[in-house]
Amino acid sequence: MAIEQSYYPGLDGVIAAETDLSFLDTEQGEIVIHGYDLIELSKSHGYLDIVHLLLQGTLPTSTERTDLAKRLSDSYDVPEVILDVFKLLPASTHPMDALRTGISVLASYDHDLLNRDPEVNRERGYQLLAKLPTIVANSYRVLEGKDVMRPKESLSYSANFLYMITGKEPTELEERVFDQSLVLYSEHEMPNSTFTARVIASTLSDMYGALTGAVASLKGHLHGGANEAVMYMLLDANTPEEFETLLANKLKQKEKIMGFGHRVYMKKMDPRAQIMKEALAELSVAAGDDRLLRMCEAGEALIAKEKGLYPNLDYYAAPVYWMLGIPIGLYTPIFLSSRTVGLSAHVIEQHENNKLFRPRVKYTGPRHTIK
Ligand SMILES: CC(=O)SCCNC(=O)CCNC(=O)[C@H](O)C(C)(C)COP(=O)(O)OP(=O)(O)OC[C@H]1O[C@@H](n2cnc3c(N)ncnc32)[C@H](O)[C@@H]1OP(=O)(O)O
Ligand SMILES: O=C([O-])CC(=O)C(=O)O
Repeated sequence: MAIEQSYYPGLDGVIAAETDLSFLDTEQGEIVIHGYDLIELSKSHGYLDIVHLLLQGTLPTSTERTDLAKRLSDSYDVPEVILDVFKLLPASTHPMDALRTGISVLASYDHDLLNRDPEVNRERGYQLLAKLPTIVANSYRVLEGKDVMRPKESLSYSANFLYMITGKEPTELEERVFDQSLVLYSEHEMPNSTFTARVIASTLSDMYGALTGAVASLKGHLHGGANEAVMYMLLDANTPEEFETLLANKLKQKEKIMGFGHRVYMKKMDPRAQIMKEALAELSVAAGDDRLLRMCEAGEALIAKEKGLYPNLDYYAAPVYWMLGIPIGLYTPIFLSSRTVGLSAHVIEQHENNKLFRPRVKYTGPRHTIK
């Protein structure tokens, strides 16, 4: 086939890899995660179950779940040097950049860095999952000049993550909603960040390199960075009416509205967004304050009417994180932290059945003859 004929801008619709990890089945309306629908999983299983599913291939038994929780909590602590590096960074550093730096530092502490064996890679995945909450929470704390927060091993994985961020133990509702957000963010087939990680891994580079690349990819506003952008947009208005006016003005100026649209679900609501919308409603009832929910609903209706576009996960995850008391700068690092399970599983899969990614171009430059 001629190269021009097989050019799809943005690789739209192109199959880039074979995987048994996940698949967006748009015909059946399912986000398939190693055989199970993510939406169903998010209603019945916690984040650690998804970790087991993606790294071991099965949902855990209750003993396996307990063992996994212990395996992770035993490794929550991070090399002190990571916290020292954060102290050296300018306070204006975005936590996503601090996270990228933290993952790079972790690579220096892996004494088997050249080993690509699946079991060794899997252990790296577990180590990253254990340590990223400590890194994410403390990147923000240190940059803000606050004390380092040590993990509390008596809490569940998600409760401890939230505790280290906010400094207080979450309620049962807060813990459940946060855990559910981690489930929803855990894996999503072949987004830009996962593709980035697989491209890097395909040179036989290591998992840390693949993950730092994924952090850079996820930070962008067209991808994971949208959750922070959504929250800043919501804070620019006070009422549903003001939010509608703000969005209408953005549309007039041909601006993209953060939290809307998706490469795969462009003309439908991202099913994960509906789950976070329901979580926002629950948090609103508990707080006796539904202002953010009403603003989001007004925005959703306006963008559907004006553009025929629907919310993606970031649109409703942002106000949920706000109501959980999470600083905005940590929204995308939390997304990355949750996605670490999916990214690790993709790197393992890439290393197990590798083919170097090296596409071609449609050349549009000149051709000259040297006289
Ligand atoms: C969890 C996640 O990472 S989900 C993604 C989070 N990102 C965002 O929320 C950012 C806002 N959304 C977007 O920019 C896009 O919808 C993307 C990047 C997610 C998908 O983009 P693509 O598949 O490349 O589609 P593209 O950007 O070309 O959009 C197609 C059309 O819809 C319009 N469109 C898509 N999303 C939006 C939006 N959020 N606001 C306004 N218009 C939009 C585009 O302007 C374009 O219109 P045109 O054909 O008239 O030029
Ligand atoms: O699938 C995508 O392109 C982006 C996304 O929703 C995700 O990474 O969760």
